[in-house]
Amino acid sequence: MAEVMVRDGRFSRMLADAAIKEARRGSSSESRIVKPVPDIDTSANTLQTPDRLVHVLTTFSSPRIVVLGNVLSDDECDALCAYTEQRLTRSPVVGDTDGGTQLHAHRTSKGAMLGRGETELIARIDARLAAIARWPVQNGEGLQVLRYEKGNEYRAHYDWFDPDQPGPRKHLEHGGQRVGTFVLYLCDVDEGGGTSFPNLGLEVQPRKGNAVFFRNTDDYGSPDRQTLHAGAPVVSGIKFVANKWLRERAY
Ligand SMILES: O=C(O)CCC(=O)C(=O)O
Ligand SMILES: [Fe+2]
Repeated sequence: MAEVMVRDGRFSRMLADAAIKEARRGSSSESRIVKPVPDIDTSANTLQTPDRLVHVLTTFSSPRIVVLGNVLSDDECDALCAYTEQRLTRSPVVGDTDGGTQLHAHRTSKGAMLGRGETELIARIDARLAAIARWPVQNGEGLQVLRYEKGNEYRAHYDWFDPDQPGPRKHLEHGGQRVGTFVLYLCDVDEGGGTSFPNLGLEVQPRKGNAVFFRNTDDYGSPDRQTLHAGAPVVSGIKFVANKWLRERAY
């Protein structure tokens, strides 16, 4: 339909896509319903999880972003890095057409996907993050550990799957949208390597044991374009992070 609108000459491509999206949303009463979302209680400057007192450092309202301290102990960070070090391979991205993964110059880190609850340590971290975001463990993907060396980066991207692209759409079939993201910092970085949000003028500096959480969708469960973010190039040192993506449904 967008093709016809554009060919017709009356609509730009962007306008045609936006009009179709709006019409789809309007025609389905379900998409108008405010959906439950992962969220963090930031009413105080600390947050008690079953096994650890986490610090609430900074909050941002729209999109919802929370910077947390003391999420992991130094020992937990070191153990997670050591556990994954041998399994790291070049990190892929999801292709737009077939949903398969491919290597891309925009993502130069190495990484490894861990199974949910794969070890006692990982199960403990999975449970802690679920408690922080008040979102079921079953809705979380396994942790993804990434290692960036000098010059490595992940250029601006979204974590949500684009429902309008055939490849990413396939990933929605199992577990639904990625409604939330945690980036856990597993080490300090000498210079560079921040997680930046270019549309917001915001950058979170990596600090061992800290984390940034953000919601990827709006109140209706639609992808939020303001969540554009990047792993800035590491200038010196090594950067280790673990991602935890929270899905809409059990995954
Ligand atoms: O490395 C970072 O700071 C962010 C990583 C990220 O956004 C991702 O892997 O999706
Ligand atoms: Fe990301």
